[in-house]
Amino acid sequence: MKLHFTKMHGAGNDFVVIDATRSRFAPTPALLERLSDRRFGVGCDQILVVEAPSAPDVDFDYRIFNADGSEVGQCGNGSRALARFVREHGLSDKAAIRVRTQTSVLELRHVDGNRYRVDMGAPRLDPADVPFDAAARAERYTLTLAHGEPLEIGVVSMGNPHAVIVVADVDTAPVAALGEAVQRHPAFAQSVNVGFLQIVDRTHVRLRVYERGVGETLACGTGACAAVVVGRLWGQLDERVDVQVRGGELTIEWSGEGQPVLMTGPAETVFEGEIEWPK
Ligand SMILES: N[C@H](CCC[C@H](N)C(=O)O)C(=O)O
Repeated sequence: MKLHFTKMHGAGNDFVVIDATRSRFAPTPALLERLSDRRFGVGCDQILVVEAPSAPDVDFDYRIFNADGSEVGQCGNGSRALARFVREHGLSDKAAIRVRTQTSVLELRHVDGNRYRVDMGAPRLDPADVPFDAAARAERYTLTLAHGEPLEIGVVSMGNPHAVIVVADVDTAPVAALGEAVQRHPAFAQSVNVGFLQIVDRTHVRLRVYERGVGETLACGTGACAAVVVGRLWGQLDERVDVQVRGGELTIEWSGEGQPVLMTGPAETVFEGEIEWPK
């Protein structure tokens, strides 16, 4: 059987997108591996599966699988790619579409050119919602790593778990080593995406993210949202922040607790393709 897919990216965070709006698509672990593997398959950070809505309050459902095959509840850059995919494939002519993931309902809209805006919903700050093992909610937590060294972090859920570490310079931050150490910490029962945030000034930051289920990506949309939320909770950022990531730039707006986080950024289609499956 030939499986058709669309290769896309949002600021370098790349995706294989499958249109399952007309027929059910339940990928096996072997197929997810073939789609994500950059040498033996197509290659991507996440696989996005677009489905017909399961309830009338949204236009589409959408499933998200990390490169390691784990299914997750949120993907910021993927949501922008989904908005572009729906437009380009004539699946909706609405100016704004609503989509449901495992954990969230989002509103996506085209801004101009290749830019799309997503209402990511309000951040979830209660540790139990992340999940993160903490006695009580705090703006700052101190994590004790394997060799006893303390690490100050912010913890936020955007519908997926994020730990944010403020660093002096993202270029020299130990992203892989520290990212893996935090992901392995028992306080994060479902692991975590680990953001390394460099605050340039109150409206500009630089960010690198070591993603759960992938490793470091060139951009992480929910990571950018989580980083700005933490930066604002720590009193160091204004309501609208430009976030420079390795693959481009995202703009994040958050007016404060209980309010939605708005993310604006690029989405690109790279090519259409198909693979034989089962091989
Ligand atoms: N790795 C994430 C999912 C993808 C998030 C990222 N690609 C984004 O743009 O938000 C997780 O396991 O929660």
